[in-house]
Amino acid sequence: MTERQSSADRDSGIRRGPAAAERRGPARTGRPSRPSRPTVDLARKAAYEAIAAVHRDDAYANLVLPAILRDLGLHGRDAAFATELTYGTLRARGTLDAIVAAAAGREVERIDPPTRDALRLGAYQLLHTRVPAHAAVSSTVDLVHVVAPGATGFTNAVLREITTKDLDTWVAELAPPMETDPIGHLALAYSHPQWIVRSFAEALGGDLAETTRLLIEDNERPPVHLSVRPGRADAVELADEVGGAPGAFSPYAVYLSGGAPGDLAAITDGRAQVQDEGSQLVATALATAPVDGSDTRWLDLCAGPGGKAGLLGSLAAQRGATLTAVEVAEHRARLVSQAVRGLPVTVLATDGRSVGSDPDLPEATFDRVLVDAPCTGLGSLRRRPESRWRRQPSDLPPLTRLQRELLSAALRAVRPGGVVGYVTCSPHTVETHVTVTEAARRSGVPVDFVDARPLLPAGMPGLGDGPTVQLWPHRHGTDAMFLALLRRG
Ligand SMILES: C[S@@+](CC[C@H](N)C(=O)[O-])C[C@H]1O[C@@H](n2cnc3c(N)ncnc32)[C@H](O)[C@@H]1O
Repeated sequence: MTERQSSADRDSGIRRGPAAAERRGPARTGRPSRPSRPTVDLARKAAYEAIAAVHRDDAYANLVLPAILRDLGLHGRDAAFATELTYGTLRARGTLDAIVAAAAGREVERIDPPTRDALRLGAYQLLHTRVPAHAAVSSTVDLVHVVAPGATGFTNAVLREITTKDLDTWVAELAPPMETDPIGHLALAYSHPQWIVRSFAEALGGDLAETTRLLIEDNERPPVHLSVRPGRADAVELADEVGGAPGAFSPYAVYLSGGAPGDLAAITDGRAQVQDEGSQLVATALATAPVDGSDTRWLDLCAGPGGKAGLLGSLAAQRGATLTAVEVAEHRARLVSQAVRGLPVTVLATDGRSVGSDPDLPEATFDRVLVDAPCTGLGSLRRRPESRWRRQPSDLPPLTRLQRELLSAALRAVRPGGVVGYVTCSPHTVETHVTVTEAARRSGVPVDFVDARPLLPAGMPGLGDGPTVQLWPHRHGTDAMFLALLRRG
């Protein structure tokens, strides 16, 4: 593949990265360029490669894209453009596929994968960006010339058909009517699978206007949230240091406006970590819930990679408590060990369900227990652009079984008068209310719900009727974390 500054780059104001300039051999040597040879600009090449890797290799965009950008020497505005194209195309895939299928006159499954991904990328530029139509079409045809040489005519025809209508017109034409099929309509219009839209609507009490606001928020790129380590840094000072803003709710939160958080001194020297504000709030609520009697032995039963263990460990250090952090996956247990270095935390690479049989996890012992359960992650779709298309309803039964078993283990581990926090990064009611009710009913341990709302910052809106709390991206700017607090009688 050769690279040049495409007309799309000029039209969209994207400048060449230095690596691209270096590769422009013919111009530097004065040799005539070969106009017939297909050329692909680097930002689109990066986006295409990332999208193809996600679909072909089950790669994660947030892991694969930085490596591709590095390989291609892209940074600054080029890297930002490539990132927008990659994340945007992956998020919008549902809507784009419906439009591509209509324009092509065939299901997208019947288009070969390289052409299909290139068409998605081209359609995204046409319908969701200000890249001029001629530039979006010509750059995509150039790309297809390289990745699927026989399909340039087809690509040109499909994209030209797409240019005949704007996004709203396509959606009005292709989505089922809101009046008769609201879930189908919202799914197509806002690019989510129907089963996920249905689960959001149910968790929001059937309020379709609010469901729509949530879907819109899921399609935005969220700011990076940092959490300062209590005792090691202060959120207002860190916000100053990194050019961010203190969080709206968590006393430990800092919102970053851009940049790579991994490069920040505060992260590398252990004063702060990347952590959604919702995670900070639920961990802090567990740490501040009233318990009767002693308060020195804390347990995190699903700790990897160590975000909440890092925050809880810092709070435990300030309060003379210790934390046992359990993680079944060895490599994730190692990440926990790194995250809690210097804190009064013991990491156990074992199954959290072994409470009672593992001598390090005795029954009726711990004052505070966190179950941050493995879940579908439907509450953080905005942070993982491809995950909405990967998750399936069939993921739910094995996950909810595991959630119930882990929560039962937590209820065995907590001592009478102590408190268990059950947390998911999913608002799906089967993973939240159903799991909690079922586990509490079957555990054989007497438990009462603790109202979680007063344990969140005063004045926080939209916390519902209690006793559990469901946070929302569109209400709170956090991931959709769920928290139930249970006190053992
Ligand atoms: C939602 S993540 C926890 C996130 C973590 N608390 C944090 O804040 O960084 C759930 C974790 O539970 C782990 N897990 C799954 N099954 C487990 C089990 N039976 N016992 C212990 N950990 C388990 C998964 O490997 C995963 O790391």
